[in-house]
Amino acid sequence: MPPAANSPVPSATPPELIRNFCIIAHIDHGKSTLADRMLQLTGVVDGRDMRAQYLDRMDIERERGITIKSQAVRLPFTSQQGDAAGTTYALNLIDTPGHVDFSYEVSRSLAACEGAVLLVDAAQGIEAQTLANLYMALENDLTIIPVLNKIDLPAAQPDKYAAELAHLIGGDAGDVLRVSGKTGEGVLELLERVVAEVPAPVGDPDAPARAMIFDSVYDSYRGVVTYVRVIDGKLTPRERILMLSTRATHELLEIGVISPEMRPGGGLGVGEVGYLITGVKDVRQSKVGDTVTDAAKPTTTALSGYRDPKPMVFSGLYPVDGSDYPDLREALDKLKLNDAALVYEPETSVALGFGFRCGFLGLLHLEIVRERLERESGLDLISTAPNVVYQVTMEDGVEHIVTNPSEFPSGKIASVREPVVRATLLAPSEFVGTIMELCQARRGTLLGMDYLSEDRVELRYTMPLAEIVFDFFDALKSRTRGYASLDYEPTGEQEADLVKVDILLHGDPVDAFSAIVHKDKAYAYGVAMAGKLKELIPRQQFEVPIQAAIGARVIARENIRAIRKDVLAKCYGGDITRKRKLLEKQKEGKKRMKMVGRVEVPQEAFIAALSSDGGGASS
Ligand SMILES: Nc1nc2c(ncn2[C@@H]2O[C@H](COP(=O)(O)OP(=O)(O)OP(=O)(O)O)[C@@H](O)[C@H]2O)c(=O)[nH]1
Repeated sequence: MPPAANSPVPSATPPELIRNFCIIAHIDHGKSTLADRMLQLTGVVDGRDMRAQYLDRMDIERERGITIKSQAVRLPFTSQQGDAAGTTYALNLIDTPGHVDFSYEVSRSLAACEGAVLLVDAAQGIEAQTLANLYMALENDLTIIPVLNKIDLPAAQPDKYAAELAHLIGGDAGDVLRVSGKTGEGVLELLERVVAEVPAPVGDPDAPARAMIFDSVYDSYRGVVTYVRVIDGKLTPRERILMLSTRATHELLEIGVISPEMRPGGGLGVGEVGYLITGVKDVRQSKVGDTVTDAAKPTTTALSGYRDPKPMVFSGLYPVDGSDYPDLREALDKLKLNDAALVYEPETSVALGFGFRCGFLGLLHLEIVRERLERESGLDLISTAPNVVYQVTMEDGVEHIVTNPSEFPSGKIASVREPVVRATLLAPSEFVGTIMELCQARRGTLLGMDYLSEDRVELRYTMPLAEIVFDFFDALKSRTRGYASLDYEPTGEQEADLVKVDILLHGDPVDAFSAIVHKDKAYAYGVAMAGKLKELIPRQQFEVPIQAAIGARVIARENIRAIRKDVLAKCYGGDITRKRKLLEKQKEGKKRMKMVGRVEVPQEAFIAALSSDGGGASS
């Protein structure tokens, strides 16, 4: 992103002329399209420059149609209505990521706003993320403007869903605005509603400066670009700022607003939203949720809600070709600059060689990281089945935090705790039975059930995160023909009857296949894994038992029968060069073999076994 040479914006817009708002929606309900239309209608981007989804900067975002990083853009808007007619407002549209993995980022973006446009697809109705986002917006005391989108679609049922929305948030169905992000219909009216209904920000202009970081993005030209919302006081260029969580100070090299590119200015005052640049090179030095203040006259009270990102899901990432390991390390180091939530450390695996144990916010985060590593560095990667974090307490009181099943302690265990989530599922009422069955099979406990309208039901469950990580979303979608939607948030931990199942090849454990599973599911896992490896591992010159075991107790067993592979048998006669060639060829084939004890296994067999059940579910 090159620095924009546009004219500087006037320093500090008075708070009464500012409106800070966001659009919250279920995935694919048209948030980005609507935001694009707003950019265009306020003249921030002209029609010619408009490319689809202007706010989604990363290629992957654009291709996958999802928003990963929130951005903030200032829209100048001159009202034509009532008392406000002729007044120009600064509308700050703060884009929020839509997916559950990034819910902490969503919560910080919401905290930077006073109002939210609750956008619902007029052909789909309310979905699980509509609810999750709405609850979060209400927790932040935001003014909600209910809007139905895509009214141009022939399948739209605006009357039905306006009633559903009104029922959900209270109020009258007639107040639900109807727009089309695609045609632009109703969008100017929506901006008028934002001016009229979203409260202007309030803050103390004379207090020590306090600004909240709601996003930070690494830019290869500029270093880290930090997005802030000023609460009190003012931040000005060239002053020294202090980050309260780390106590680090930096010089404020540049501060300004985005409209639609960076426009440096004379500072940001109460209620304003914009960016700042300090020259730091790593997003960890500019953390989402942190409070920025004036180092010379610092505030003593941090803004509430700061939290370090906490990885919830772990997986091993390995290069398919072992010699790519240094490249993988380099690619991870680079990615880390832009992803404060990514953690990793080197690990080695008998089956897969050298790699990294990585921690992610959730499955989608895992997939995005893996895809970016493969795409941006041209690496071929394999990931082990994702697992959650377990707290193991031994009988002697020693505690272990287990992020890798192969490190699950042996010995006398007093208890194992696993993370649980509160899941919200929405579906047409005909699927209630199917969903209940699925959730029960995944150790879910029903918390409650509500009819949003006569044919739409909301079900609330608590469920172990481990069960969701393991292909729950795919199972849900296939059993409800894609009609159910799911959202979940972590709610703590619970004790559970969990055991580690090891897979042994000729008596030696194969680390990449160890799994922590509920006692009732251990047998099924063991049988499935042993069966799968039997198919994939070639016969050896001796019989190889494949066993699944809990500690010393074997719960499943398969055998790979012995063969005597004599490559020379094919050469009748004494052609020595031919014999040599065959022996060479055999040696070549052995290069990609891994030794597990005495057993030779082609790496491809491990990779195939891991790929075919790699949890991989996301919305
Ligand atoms: N017919 C019609 N299609 C729309 C409208 N708005 C969006 N779409 C389409 O709906 C799909 C999803 O739109 P997006 O704007 O990407 O949705 P989003 O909510 O931003 O999606 P995420 O960023 O993934 O959460 C795209 O194929 C759009 O072209 C509309 O008003 N009418």
